[in-house]
Formats: sequence, structure tokens, C-alpha cells
Amino acid sequence: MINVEKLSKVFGTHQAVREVSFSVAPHQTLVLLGTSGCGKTTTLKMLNRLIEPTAGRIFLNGEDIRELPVEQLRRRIGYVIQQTGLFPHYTVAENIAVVPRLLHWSATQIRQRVDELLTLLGLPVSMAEAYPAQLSGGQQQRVGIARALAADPPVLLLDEPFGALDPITRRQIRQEFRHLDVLQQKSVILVTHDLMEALELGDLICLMDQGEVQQLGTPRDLIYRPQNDFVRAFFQPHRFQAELHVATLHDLLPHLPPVAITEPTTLALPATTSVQEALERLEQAARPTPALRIATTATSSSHTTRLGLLDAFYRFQAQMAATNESAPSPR
Ligand SMILES: Nc1ncnc2c1ncn2[C@@H]1O[C@H](COP(=O)(O)OP(=O)(O)OP(=O)(O)O)[C@@H](O)[C@H]1O
Repeated sequence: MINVEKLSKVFGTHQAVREVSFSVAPHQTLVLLGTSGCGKTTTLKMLNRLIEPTAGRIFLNGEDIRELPVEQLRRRIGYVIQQTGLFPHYTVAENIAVVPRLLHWSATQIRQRVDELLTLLGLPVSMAEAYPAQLSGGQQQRVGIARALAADPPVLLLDEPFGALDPITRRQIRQEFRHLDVLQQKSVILVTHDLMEALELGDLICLMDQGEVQQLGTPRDLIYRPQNDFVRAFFQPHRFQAELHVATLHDLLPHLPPVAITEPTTLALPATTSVQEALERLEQAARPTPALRIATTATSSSHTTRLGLLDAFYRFQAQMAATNESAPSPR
């Protein structure tokens, strides 16, 4: 658990971050989102004291981080940066082992942890002896994450972790990242300026502008209950795509048109799946496009087709627009 209270940073006369506060529980991901220069990276670097705050406090599991020796703090906070920061002359195994070595783990323990992490991140164990330059960008990124997780820190910080990847790899790695078991029980804080990445990965989004928090909330809060004109304008150009990410199959259940399912195969998804993910999964599924079975409870389910899903989405969108227009503005 990490708690940030009124964190500020002034560089010379420039206020880069002003009174930023948030809390991230274990197994939650908070995304720091905003345009270039809004203070995301500065905020992130204050969390592991790569930058010292001008004011404010940070608590790691209740302890003020200023009370902890920096070395100890950094072992409890994994850190991944855009260019991975892997040491080019170290093998994959040696890169992952940097922190365990500092902690004087035995060679056997280190070897086991390296193999375990490679497997957890979907990399072959045989890759341990390769050098970073022999790996693809996506593989290097996974090794970067494995290295940050080596000593099992409760907090993981990621600064534009997928930024250097091509759009297809980026999307794939992002999907995998979301389902990584190894991140359960960790507080994850991720910096991005990519709106879809934020909506896909964030349990909470902290949208910043000029060093200040414009809104802190769930992706749904930011899309459907924007607190001010900045938040509204930030999402407006990508609104349709954004709504596909935040709407779930559960939202669409009351809007599903009655259909007789004739498709021979079905794809089953839980009702918590986003509409975006359901459409992607249907797209990737075997031909002909299967019917979709939405598991609503342990024993009951609803069926639809791709077209039925889109139809229900449009109805849901119209309903949300009507509700939001009639609702008073929160500010
Ligand atoms: N060491 C520094 N000295 C002076 N000013 C700095 C320093 N680091 C950052 N800044 C300034 O603080 C502001 C916030 O920078 P920061 O890197 O946190 O933004 P960001 O939102 O992460 O941007 P980007 O997405 O471009 O990385 C910017 O105006 C930047 O120029």
C-alpha cells in the first residue's frame, strides 16, 4: 500500500508538481496520465526518491519513506523505465539477478528465481544466457519487468514501459501485462500519455495538467463523470474508443436484442469483460465468428452475436448520454 499526501516539487522557480495526493492498494494499478511536461515522471520519481520532494509525504505500508534508508526503499519498490535500462554486457539472468545479488541470495536461490520469473513473464528459460541485444523489444521489456520484480517488491513503478514498442507488440504486451498473476498483491503505478493504455490498465487514473491533479478516479468516473472542462476535453477526441474500453458486458445485458443463436460455436466471457476486449476476442476467435456467451452468474448466462453486441453498445451509449446530459455538473 502506498499513500501520497500533498506532494509538491519546485525546480528553481518552476512548480512541476503541486499538492498531488493518492493511495494505491495492493493489487491496484494507478495510472498517472497527462500531456508532456505535466509532472507525471517527476511524481513517479519522488516515490522512490530519485527526486526529493519539496513538500508532502509518502507512506509505504504506513512508514514515512524518509525514515527508510534509500537502498532499503529501492529494494521495496521495483522500477521499470521506457528503454528498459538493461545492462548490455550482462546476460538476461545477470540482469534479473542484480537486486538478489545485492541482497546476498545464494546462487541456487537466484537461479530458481530467474527461471521462475522468465516463466511467469512468458519467456523461455533458455533465454537466461542471452544478451539484451539478442532479444526483441517486447522480450527486453519483459526482462525489464522481471528484473524489477526479482526481490518481490510490494510496489512497482513503470515509466512509459511500453513506449518504445511498435503498436502491435505494444498492444499484445499490454494485454498480457493486465493478466499477469505476478502483479497480484502489488501496488502498481504507471506513467503514460497514452489514453487507451490508461483506460485498459488503470484501476484508477490520476489525470494531471501543469503539475496539478485534474481528476482522480476510475476510468469510468473520468469518462462519464468528468469533474471539469479539462477532463471532458481531454477525452473528447477519443470518446467512442474510450467508451468501448470502460463499458462492460454487464452494462449491455439490459440492451441485448433477442436473437436466435445459430452459430455452431460459442465464446464464453465473464460479464466483467470490457466491450473492447469482447470485440477483440470475437475478432481473434475461429471462423465463422462464434456466438458470445456472457456468464452473468455462476449458473446463468446470456447469448449474443457480434452484431447484437454492437447494437446493445449503441443503446447503452445513448442511455448514458441522456443520463449525463440531465445530470447536474459536479462542479
Ligand atoms: N531536473 C529538472 N530541472 C528542471 N525542470 C525540470 C526537471 N525535471 C523536470 N522538469 C520540468 O518539470 C516539468 C514536469 O516534467 P516531467 O518530466 O515530470 O513531465 P512529464 O509529464 O513526465 O512529461 P513527459 O511525458 O514529456 O515525460 C516540465 O516542465 C519539466 O521541464
